[in-house]
Amino acid sequence: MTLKRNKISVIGGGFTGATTAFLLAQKELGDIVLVDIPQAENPTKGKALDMAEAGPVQGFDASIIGTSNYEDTKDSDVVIITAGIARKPGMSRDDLVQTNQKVMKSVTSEIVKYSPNTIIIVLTNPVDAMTYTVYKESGLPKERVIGQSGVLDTARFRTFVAQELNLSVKDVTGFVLGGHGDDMVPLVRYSYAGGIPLEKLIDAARLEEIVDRTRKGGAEIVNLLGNGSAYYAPAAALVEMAEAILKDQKRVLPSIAYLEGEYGMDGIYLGVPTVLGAGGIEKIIELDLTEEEKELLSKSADSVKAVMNVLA
Ligand SMILES: NC(=O)C1=CN([C@@H]2O[C@H](COP(=O)(O)OP(=O)(O)OC[C@H]3O[C@@H](n4cnc5c(N)ncnc54)[C@H](O)[C@@H]3O)[C@@H](O)[C@H]2O)C=CC1
Ligand SMILES: O=C([O-])CC(=O)C(=O)O
Repeated sequence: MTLKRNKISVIGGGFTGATTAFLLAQKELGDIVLVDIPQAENPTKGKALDMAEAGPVQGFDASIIGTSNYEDTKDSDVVIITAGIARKPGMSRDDLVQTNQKVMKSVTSEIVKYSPNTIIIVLTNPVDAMTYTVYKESGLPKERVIGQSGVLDTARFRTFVAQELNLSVKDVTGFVLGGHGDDMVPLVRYSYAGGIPLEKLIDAARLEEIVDRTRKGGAEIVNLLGNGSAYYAPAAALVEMAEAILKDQKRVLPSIAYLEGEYGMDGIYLGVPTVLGAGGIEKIIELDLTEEEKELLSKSADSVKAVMNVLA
């Protein structure tokens, strides 16, 4: 019997792309192809070689190559898109839309040319609209084009709650719905520490402050870094999603999914709870929301639609 190794391509070899490639290799999730534009080919090859040379020390077996040639991505099981520009202090994610839409179109046609059966995970911002662009451009079924926001936003919420209560992050679970913007909807009602509802452990006013910090979590890092945006936690989020798919884990994770009637929305990519497995998004989990939560979700969806309206 021949064992087939997974092949994962990461498009964009910048901060998030390179960090993702390294985490994928450390977890031995497959062989990795890191792709960037021709001008960046040597640095991309250099990063890939440098990562491969960490293998003997860290004890992982993974081939990692850097390239600008999409032929090298042929037959990828999963493709992760991080290509494009990132925001700087003073910018919103939506300011990236025009440039990054062009990048999405060009990379997607190359991806599907060589891997027509792949599953694509999109990170590039503004991520809800960019996932929609990749879906349209790829012609892939909706369950095979997925965006990343909720795992990261929830991870931020969990970090802040664990710090507040001086508890292990492992015991804190969270739940964030909606678009990846300042009006995302962290659902405190569905968030726990060791199975205990957070509302029993933290007073309402403090919880609201934590929710607000979560909503602005991306900007907090942008302002601290000064010249780019977060990459360690975003890469970790991508790897958790890719692992769920590659190992058919049936994880319940928030994903940016194409909605056709779910949550009363139609024709829009938005963050919702999903089951991730070998088929990509195998299920969208629908929950009863309170009137207030519905209103917040609808406001968040309106912000995503406003960005979709400027798509060319
Ligand atoms: N959805 C989310 O939660 C998050 C989204 N992001 C987004 O991810 C994107 C990447 O961020 P970083 O890696 O920090 O940026 P970066 O600037 O470090 O890397 C981007 C890379 O993309 C490459 N690139 C540009 N056009 C390309 C093309 N046509 N083909 C292949 N490669 C191309 C660039 O040469 C660069 O190496 C940004 O749009 C950022 O806003 C970042 C963090 C979280
Ligand atoms: O804030 C940004 O521009 C990058 C991002 O999406 C995040 O870190 O949540």
